[in-house]
Amino acid sequence: MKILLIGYGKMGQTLDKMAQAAGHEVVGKINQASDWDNFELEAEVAIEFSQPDAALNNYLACFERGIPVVSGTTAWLADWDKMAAACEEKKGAFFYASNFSIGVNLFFALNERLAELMAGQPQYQLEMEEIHHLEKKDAPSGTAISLAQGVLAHNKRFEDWYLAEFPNLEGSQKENHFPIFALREAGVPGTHSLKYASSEDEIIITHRAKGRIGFAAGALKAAEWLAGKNGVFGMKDLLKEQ
Ligand SMILES: NC(=O)C1=CN([C@@H]2O[C@H](COP(=O)(O)OP(=O)(O)OC[C@H]3O[C@@H](n4cnc5c(N)ncnc54)[C@H](OP(=O)(O)O)[C@@H]3O)[C@@H](O)[C@H]2O)C=CC1
Ligand SMILES: O=C(O)C1=N[C@H](C(=O)O)C[C@H](O)C1
Repeated sequence: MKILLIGYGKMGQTLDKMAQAAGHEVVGKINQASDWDNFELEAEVAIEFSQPDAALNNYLACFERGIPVVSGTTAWLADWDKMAAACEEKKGAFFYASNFSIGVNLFFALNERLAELMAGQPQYQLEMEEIHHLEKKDAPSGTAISLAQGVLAHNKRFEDWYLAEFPNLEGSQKENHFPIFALREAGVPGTHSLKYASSEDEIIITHRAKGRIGFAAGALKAAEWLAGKNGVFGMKDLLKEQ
């Protein structure tokens, strides 16, 4: 496929290598808003990993030019309705995942099942922790928010989550709200854990990315899958066909 890379940071550069190794052609790169000026490239798909405040403009630029777009940028979801309206108006194609790793998407299912099992066990208190590299711009991570939404949809005991500043704030839990601790450590690609603790025991589930290859592989798979489709899609659409 002829691929346009939007965002040429850690993910864009990983994708560049992997796309070429898989026999795709990277026809261009956009790494700042002004790179769209005088844009004339032919691309079959764009893969977008930029930054929260740039994402919507990049999607609109792709829809305007009839380029299907796969995006993994996080913390732009307040603009979801604007993206969806533009995608429909332009009969575009859009694929979004807060995390493209296949392992994390299995972990999402595990999280939902555990949340269901915990619905009748109020003696367990829940807390979530995410750890990422020091350059990360958003907190909590998009993946942590997806996990939290999975808990809320599958366990009515919890009403909401909140961003906690420091771990081990014993006794500070708000009634029916669970904390997400967002930690930043050099070089960590992405680790997510959920802990259910009672006075007797603990259940902890963790997904730990070892690098960025899993994210990039999922995004490339999504780009191949999106060809010839119109509409808004996510990992559940892709995975149910496998
Ligand atoms: N869904 C998933 O599986 C994953 C999602 N992510 C998300 O992807 C995003 C990018 O992550 P990562 O690659 O680590 O971040 P980086 O900061 O390494 O890269 C982002 C790049 O986007 C560039 N950029 C800035 N403005 C624009 C613009 N208007 N248009 C296009 N590019 C722009 C930046 O340039 P400059 O540095 O010059 O400002 C930078 O090169 C984040 O939101 C992150 O949370 C990350 C990994 C996996
Ligand atoms: O910024 C990152 O690096 C990552 N961002 C995504 C997120 O916010 O969940 C996915 C992954 O954890 C890496």
